[in-house]
Amino acid sequence: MAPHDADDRSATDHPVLDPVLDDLAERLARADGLLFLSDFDGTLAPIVEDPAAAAPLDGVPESLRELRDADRVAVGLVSGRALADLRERAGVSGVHFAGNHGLELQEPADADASAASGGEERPDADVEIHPAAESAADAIGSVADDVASRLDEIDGARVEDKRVTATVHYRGVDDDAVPAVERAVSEAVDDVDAELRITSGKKIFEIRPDVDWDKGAAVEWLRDRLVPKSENWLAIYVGDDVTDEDAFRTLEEGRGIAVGREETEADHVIPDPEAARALTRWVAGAGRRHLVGDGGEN
Ligand SMILES: O=P(O)(O)OC[C@H]1O[C@H](O[C@H]2O[C@H](CO)[C@@H](O)[C@H](O)[C@H]2O)[C@H](O)[C@@H](O)[C@@H]1O
Repeated sequence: MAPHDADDRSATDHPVLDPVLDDLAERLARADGLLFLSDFDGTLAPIVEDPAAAAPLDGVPESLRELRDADRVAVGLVSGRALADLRERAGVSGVHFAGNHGLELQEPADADASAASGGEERPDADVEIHPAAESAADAIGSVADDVASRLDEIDGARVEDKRVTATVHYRGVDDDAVPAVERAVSEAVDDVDAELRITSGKKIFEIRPDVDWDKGAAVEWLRDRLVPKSENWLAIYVGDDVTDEDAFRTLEEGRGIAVGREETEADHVIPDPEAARALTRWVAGAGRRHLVGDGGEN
């Protein structure tokens, strides 16, 4: 018999996921708990032209809430977006958030604070900001303004100022103008007296403080806080972009699931955000019931 029964598959309606679900079911059956981590854009939310229009696919917030409310399950969202933006868009509160590639981190409020609010709304704790990122915020702001003015004449370019990082979008720019965008970013960074670095992603250049901190470090931070030391929890991380590779590399015994990536260090590749939604739905339902001692399958 397959490690999970036929009903599990009907929850996904995505045969391409079958080998992934078999693997996860087998590992969940050996785990004391589940740490479910996911990227946002390109994973839970399809890529769109206007970054301000990105939204999770229907059903995703519900699955994340189901996971959040389950025993021995912890949930974290890890994104390049500013934390406040991510939190607003995600459609779920009371989970851990890592924004700006982990330079901003936020734990959910503790159970007492949640109970004090009647359990309806879950207020969140203060945002922790990497000290080097805090120090670089003014420089990032000046570079973002400088790049925006340098790109004034380039149709379709946008600058997203995320305070401790900035993203320069060229999805709407003609191919032959992209080198000019890259040059503008590089010159603006060179002109400022601060240690910054330029990274890339899907049709974006990002300006970040030059610190050794990325989504991989954020995953370690989350694992340290969320996984009880004496227990064996399965960490699952789902992500679509080059920045998610840092997270895949830190997973050790966990499972990395890449969305639509050709070259990846993840353990599995699934085609698109619709498949990520189906996977999340399965994990929130039949999947987590494979956990040791859940009283479901074990
Ligand atoms: O780590 P993520 O959650 O994947 O965030 C990475 C960047 O996502 C956003 O940009 C991407 O999505 C946009 C909307 O679909 C798209 O237009 C853009 O081309 C993508 O790169 C976001 O705007 C950035 O701030 C994030 O760093």
